[in-house]
Amino acid sequence: MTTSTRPHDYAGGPYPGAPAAHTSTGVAAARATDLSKVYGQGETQVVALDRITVEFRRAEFTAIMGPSGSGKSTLMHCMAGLDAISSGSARIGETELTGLKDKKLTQLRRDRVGFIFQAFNLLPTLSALENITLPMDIAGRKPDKAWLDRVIQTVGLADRLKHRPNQLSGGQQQRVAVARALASQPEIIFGDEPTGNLDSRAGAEVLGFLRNSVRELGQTVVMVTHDPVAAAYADRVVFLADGRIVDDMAGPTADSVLERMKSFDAKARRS
Ligand SMILES: Nc1ncnc2c1ncn2[C@@H]1O[C@H](COP(=O)(O)OP(=O)(O)OP(=O)(O)O)[C@@H](O)[C@H]1O
Repeated sequence: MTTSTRPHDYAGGPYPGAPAAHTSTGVAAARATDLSKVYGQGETQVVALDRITVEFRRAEFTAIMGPSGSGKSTLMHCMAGLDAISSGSARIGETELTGLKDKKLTQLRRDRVGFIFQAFNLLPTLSALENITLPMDIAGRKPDKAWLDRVIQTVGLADRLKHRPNQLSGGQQQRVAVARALASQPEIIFGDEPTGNLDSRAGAEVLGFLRNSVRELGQTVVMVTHDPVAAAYADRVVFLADGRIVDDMAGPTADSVLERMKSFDAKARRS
């Protein structure tokens, strides 16, 4: 048990039992280079992302913040291969997403990327365990038993595995979704406001588990959030405004994030 209020004070080092994909090779888990995304044409054209260059390092927890409409979800969707980019480059590991055929892109999302959404997206008729292993079942892959046990322990679900989603609290359901994302050992997990539907206690629980998955399992997590308290669980916060990266903060605290957001608001009001 740590007494630190900053969950990112981990000293680093090896992650016992972490899969090979998570050990540092110097290649970022994901990288955008000069990435632009333009929606529409002519008068209705919106530049959602404007030449973004950013790297998400392995075994690091990054929060993406910024005002509404600043491009957070678009960046995440482009990096996760859910949305095509207009120009530049988006890579998962060493794989360039642009130009991948639909089938390859589907495979990449299924095998190499994990997702956690605001709505938990669990299947109501399946047990917690069945929900956790579903993506691998669909892909015809056998879960690594030792890894699965470890993930289940990490998210604290060992005594809830036979429960169906409606027999679980919101926080527990989102922990199932976190375990589902972790189970297949993806190279990177993207979360779109994963605690947006949870009360603060359940949200803290889920964020703690995400934090643990980075610290103890060597997972890479990128999470969009509006909440400075949630962002403080991350190692780093990338701030967007008008489709550009305007700041990059290491070792965030809720207070430092809030201060930074206020300074952006003040700047936006002046301009
Ligand atoms: N499918 C689309 N068609 C046209 N414009 C879009 C589309 N999706 C997003 N946009 C625009 O792109 C910009 C960035 O949107 P995005 O959803 O990425 O912002 P965000 O920072 O995630 O916002 P929020 O915090 O409100 O979710 C916005 O101006 C938005 O209106």
